[in-house]
Amino acid sequence: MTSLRLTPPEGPVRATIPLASSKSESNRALIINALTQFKGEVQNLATARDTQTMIRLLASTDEVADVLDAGTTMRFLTAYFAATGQQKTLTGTPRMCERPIGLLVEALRTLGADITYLQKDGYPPLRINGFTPSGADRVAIRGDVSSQYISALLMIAPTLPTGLTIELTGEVGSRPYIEMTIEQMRHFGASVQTDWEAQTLTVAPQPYTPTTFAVESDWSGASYWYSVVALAEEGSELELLGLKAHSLQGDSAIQTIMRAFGVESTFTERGVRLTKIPAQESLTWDYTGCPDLAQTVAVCAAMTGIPHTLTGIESLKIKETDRVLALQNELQKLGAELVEVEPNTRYEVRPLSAVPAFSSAPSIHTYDDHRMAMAFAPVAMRRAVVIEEPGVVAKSYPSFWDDFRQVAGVE
Ligand SMILES: O=C(O)C1=C[C@@H](OP(=O)(O)O)[C@@H](O)[C@H](O)C1
Ligand SMILES: C=C(OP(=O)(O)O)C(=O)O
Repeated sequence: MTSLRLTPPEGPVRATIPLASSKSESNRALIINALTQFKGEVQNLATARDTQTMIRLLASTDEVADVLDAGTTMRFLTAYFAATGQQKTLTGTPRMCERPIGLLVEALRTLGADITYLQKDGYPPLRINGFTPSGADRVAIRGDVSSQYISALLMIAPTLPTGLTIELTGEVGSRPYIEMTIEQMRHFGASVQTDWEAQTLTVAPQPYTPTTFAVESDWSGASYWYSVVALAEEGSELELLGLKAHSLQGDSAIQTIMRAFGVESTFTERGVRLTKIPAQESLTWDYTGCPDLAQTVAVCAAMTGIPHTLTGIESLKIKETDRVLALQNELQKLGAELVEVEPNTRYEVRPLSAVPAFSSAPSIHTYDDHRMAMAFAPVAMRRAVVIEEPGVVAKSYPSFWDDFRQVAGVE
């Protein structure tokens, strides 16, 4: 499947979308459950490739663990294999080997892990050669590169002889993901104290208690359906299954963001119903806590013409691709641009002053990034669009195109 042509529906859309389970919650639950010697149970695990890879690697006795392009799998397993004293080589796709891991490795070394780099300092592939507790009960780590390092350290902390205090330095990005980790740890009986003002997290040395954890549907995946409703005709309505009003996922912020684009959320017994309401005139949003929503909303802003200012998107440059650059390239095909109005801090989605002649259906390059494919799919509510390499969605939402067939033509 090298590309898919998506075509607009005739009239309003009405559908029930099963959604995918959260890979973030799944991958945390799997690591924590592994630290109970697999005595608990994780229900509703994600079908996401990132989660299936985690399941496979946790069960494997091979020395080489290939995480493919899964960031959480790489970061969480590095800490898990180190803390459980395993001899492993961790590697991934060429892009994974460009995504930094040095801050996590440094912290793990402070705690007693023997880890060496096999190619470039600070980046996968890595060799983990075991763990001799150093006696350190405190580490300091920058909070502004990836929260996944902090989640990885937190999850192994209850198994350390002295527990662990983590001091976060500088700005803290993706904080809701750290809070998700802490909530899931507490669910499995861990004692975690947070002082967000002092940016200090303290975990007691206390084994996890095996229990059952049920994974919620994925709010990041839900965001594409919000964009579908924002761009669909009056009278359109979708029900998204398996979402909860009290979510552990920071990407549930999409409910607030999308009110600006004319989408109302109402919780039902089985999820959330999306209906259309009048849109607002503009939106400024700080994505520091929900970086995975930025692409969805940038495309929606480009298509609705609602002026949108984005801040807090620096971390997008070190994800599956440089997402800022990818958006800048591809939004142009929709007659819009993503302008850096203040270096590295503030961006605006604006209509292009000179709109190029459109092809009948712009062809969107997806850069090995599932979120590029899914963020641009809702364009099909308004005009035909081609999505290149649509199989990329498998990373987080393998059934995305099956669900999308309910709202648009998919060929
Ligand atoms: O912990 C997690 O599950 C994630 C944290 C975020 O990454 P960063 O902490 O690197 O921003 C997010 O972008 C990623 O999709 C999933
Ligand atoms: C950034 C993402 O994932 P990861 O960092 O886990 O590869 C994502 O799913 O958008």
